Amino acid sequence: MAHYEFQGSTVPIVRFTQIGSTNAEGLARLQRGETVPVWLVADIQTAGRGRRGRLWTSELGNLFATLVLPNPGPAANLPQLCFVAGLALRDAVLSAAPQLASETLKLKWPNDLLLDGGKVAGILVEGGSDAAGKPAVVIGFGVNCLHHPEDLPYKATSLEANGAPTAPDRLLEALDLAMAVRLNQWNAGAGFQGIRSDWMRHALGMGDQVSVKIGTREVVGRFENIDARGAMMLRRRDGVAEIITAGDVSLHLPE
Ligand SMILES: O=C(O)CCCC[C@@H]1SC[C@@H]2NC(=O)N[C@@H]21
Repeated sequence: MAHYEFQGSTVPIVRFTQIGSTNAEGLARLQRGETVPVWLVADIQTAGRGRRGRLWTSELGNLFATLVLPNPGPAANLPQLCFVAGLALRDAVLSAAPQLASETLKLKWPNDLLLDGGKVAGILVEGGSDAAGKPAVVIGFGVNCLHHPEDLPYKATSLEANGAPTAPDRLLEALDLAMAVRLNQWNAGAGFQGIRSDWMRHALGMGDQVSVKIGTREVVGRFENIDARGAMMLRRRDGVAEIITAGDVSLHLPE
């Protein structure tokens, strides 16, 4: 059951006590003709979606929020929104939990937020189209405020576990403001250079030798850059540049 409310920002918030997935709901709303941005926020998701078709465990106490953007900008620039969202989420966590040291919060390509080396939040940007067939996106944020899964192949953590207990609503308020600021900076792609350099300043492994697993293949090289489409540029030891656009990438930094 949803109800509407406005919280000072121009973007309305639609709240659900329980829903399958706020991203799926956002894509459905776009198809039904949503024409203005809206936040969809749930206390619990029963079918929370992670990247690459994975389930995102969604228990009460964490933040599950999707920003629906009906007309975000030219289709070619939309992959850049991963970086806009990552930076905004990092800004928002620091604003809502100011006791955290800035350098402990890192962005991991393409769009995880790590806190002291553990994944504290994930972002899922999904492209869709509006009722007229124009490109649109939903940007889903899952933030481990209170809980984090223990049974993952990588380290996960929560704000609570790092001495920064934060209510999901407080974080949403900060995220709403931070997204507005970063979307303005991005300016439908015209401001991507600034977004890219801000993102790289906080990225894990930037300029370092990393090894990246893509399925069964492993590429080792220096993490040099991200390009305008958001691809990762690795310089292999033999001098060849590898452009990594997708896949199940996990970064391994030297110990
Ligand atoms: O795999 C990841 O790292 C991305 C996780 C994204 C989860 C969020 S929770 C809110 C929104 N609704 C979903 O179904 N998924 C995203």
